[in-house]
Amino acid sequence: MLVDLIEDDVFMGEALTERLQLEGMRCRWWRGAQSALQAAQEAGAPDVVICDVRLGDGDGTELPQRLPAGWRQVPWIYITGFGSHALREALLARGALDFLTKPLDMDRLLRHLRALAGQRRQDPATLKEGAMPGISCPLGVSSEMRRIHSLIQRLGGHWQTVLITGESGAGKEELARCLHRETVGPDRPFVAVNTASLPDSLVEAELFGYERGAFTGANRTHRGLFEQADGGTLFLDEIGDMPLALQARLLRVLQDRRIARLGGERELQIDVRLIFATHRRLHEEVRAGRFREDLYYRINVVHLHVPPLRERPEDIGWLAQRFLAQWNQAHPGRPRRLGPLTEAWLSSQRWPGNVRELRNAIERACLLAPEEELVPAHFIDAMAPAPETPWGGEPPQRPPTEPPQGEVERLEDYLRRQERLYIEQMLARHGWQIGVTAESLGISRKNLWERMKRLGIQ
Ligand SMILES: Nc1ncnc2c1ncn2[C@@H]1O[C@H](COP(=O)(O)OP(=O)(O)OP(=O)(O)O)[C@@H](O)[C@H]1O
Repeated sequence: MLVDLIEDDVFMGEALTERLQLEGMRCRWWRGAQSALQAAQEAGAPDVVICDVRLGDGDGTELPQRLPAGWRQVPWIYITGFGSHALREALLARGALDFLTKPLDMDRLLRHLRALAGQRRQDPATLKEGAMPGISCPLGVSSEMRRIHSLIQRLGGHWQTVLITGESGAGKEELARCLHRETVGPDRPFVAVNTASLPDSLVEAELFGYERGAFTGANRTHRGLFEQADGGTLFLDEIGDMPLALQARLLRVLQDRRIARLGGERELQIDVRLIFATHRRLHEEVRAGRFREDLYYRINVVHLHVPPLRERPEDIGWLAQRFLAQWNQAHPGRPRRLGPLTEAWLSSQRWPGNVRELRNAIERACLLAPEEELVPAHFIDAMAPAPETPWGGEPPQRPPTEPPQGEVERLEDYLRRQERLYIEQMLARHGWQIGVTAESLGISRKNLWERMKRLGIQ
């Protein structure tokens, strides 16, 4: 991966070059606009350019138009100490991959670079079909998803119970369907139920079924979900939220593989594979007394964890192209395209709502974009704030409620820290939309921008 850095600040240039080299990238550092232009005439194009906006001898935003044709497809990331919202929007609309203000968010920059590096390693033809050469994985192209898929293949038909964990929207049900399809068979029943979405009074009747007259309103015999899944798979979602009484009943089913309908005397033998899913950390639920320990051990025989999307950025472009292809198929008159720059930009985002959020964002962008080509600007307004997550995401920080112990902070520093924290929380709550956030804080947009700049909020 070859990175060209155009930066006139010596400290920044040295630090960035060193860091990128430590990350295993090759870095050419041009110290101004003129030297970059001259080098471009002589040297080949890099894989990505990182460019300061204000250079001592020129305007970084004008450089892309002045470079040779071979450089036109190169992704361009701007960094600046003097960012304005309008400039950011203008550069993104012109196709820049990102616009980062100093002090630099190194993680974000590296996420872009890694996503680009990952993209270079992928074969674009196979990427569109959703598979790597020789490794057909319907779940993604990342090593994590391929590892999970190869585990499924090793399980074959020899499993009875599987536990799938992962953040909401990460693809637990998608994985369950794949497991069923590939090991039980696509022609066998797959029945999915979200136990948390059913009222407590109904959940047993839905799962186990009931005989006519079992309770008021039971006018006919009803086959429950266990029976409907007989010969196939029952997917029980949100198992961590299941009432304790139902957990006890489930444990008995797991042991005996028999069920009885409510109001029924006969026990029915069932042949059902069970997949349990939860976004909670079940061992913590056990510790808190909300989940039965015996059931936990019983269902935790094979455990598959779906990592959040931000931990497998290679999948983002692949999934995005997949959703786009589905959209184009459903709307033949309005084809949409996703260029490599936008794909790389999507790959650098955190996607707190995971694959579900990505899918919604693609569909929304397809609907709203006036042009064929989707660009980052079509996605920005729809990005959701990060939710609290038990899987090591980034829960919003809360202001401390205890008086500080030990060293005492200067009041000015404390207030600055709290102000920053509060503004960040409000920005996150409103999806980083400046206008709405400013209104909710009772200040003008300009005032909010000034505060964000002063506090170093990007
Ligand atoms: N590997 C994938 N390929 C294609 N689509 C996917 C993939 N993973 C997830 N999706 C899509 O993303 C959306 C969310 O996935 P899914 O319902 O499987 O997530 P989940 O983890 O079960 O979410 P929840 O915990 O909220 O029920 C669905 O529309 C699903 O089809």
